[in-house]
Amino acid sequence: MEGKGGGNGLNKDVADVLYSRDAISKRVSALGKEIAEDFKGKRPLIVGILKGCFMFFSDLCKEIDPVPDGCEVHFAKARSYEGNTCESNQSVKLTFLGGEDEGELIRGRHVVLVEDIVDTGNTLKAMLGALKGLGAKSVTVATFLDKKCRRTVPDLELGYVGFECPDAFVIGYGMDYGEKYRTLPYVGVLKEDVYQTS
Ligand SMILES: O=P(O)(O)OC[C@H]1O[C@H](OP(=O)(O)OP(=O)(O)O)[C@H](O)[C@@H]1O
Ligand code: HPA
Ligand SMILES: [Mg+2]
Repeated sequence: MEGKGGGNGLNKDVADVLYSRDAISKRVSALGKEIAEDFKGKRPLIVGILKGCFMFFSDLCKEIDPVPDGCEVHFAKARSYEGNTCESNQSVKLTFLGGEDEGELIRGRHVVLVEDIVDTGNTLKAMLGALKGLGAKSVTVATFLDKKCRRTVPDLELGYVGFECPDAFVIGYGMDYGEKYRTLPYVGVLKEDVYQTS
């Protein structure tokens, strides 16, 4: 049975679907083409912040083709919403993955930093600081969702935004609550009783 989100039925913990599979696909495709055009001839390094970015990152990269051999990709892991929580704990734990020399990899590069959601901005601030410290030539943020109504970090510049997100805890398309719901192919609002009772 096709659910409202275009997946296999609507998850019981989802109050409402914000962005369907189809709407996501169209928007991400447009964003990727925009990035490809803007970075023509520049060989950007695409850096994803795991885990949340994994679906957006993959869909986006397929649309970015500014160089004939495709883009170079890299990943970092950030974690600030640990366990069953809807609140950022502010101290962001950041690790670059892959085992390469990060300075060597990032120094002098145009970086496109890919996030699933910018909420308070704590994660992005930590990541931008790290990339700047490693000598990136430029860092341009591409986020699937911008929950700007919850921002506590001022003056964050977001180069590419999929959708502006309302003030609600959202799940799916990479985003979790207590490690659940990440693989839902749509973005939904989590029912309040799920996080009020856990
Ligand atoms: O703007 P902020 O308030 O910092 O919130 C945004 C960050 O929070 C989530 O990651 P989380 O720390 O939950 O880790 P995850 O990606 O593994 O889910 C999300 O994927 C963003 O990276
Ligand atoms: O609304 C959200 N959903 C999932 N993860 C998040 N991390 C920050 N905000 C959110
Ligand atoms: Mg994340």
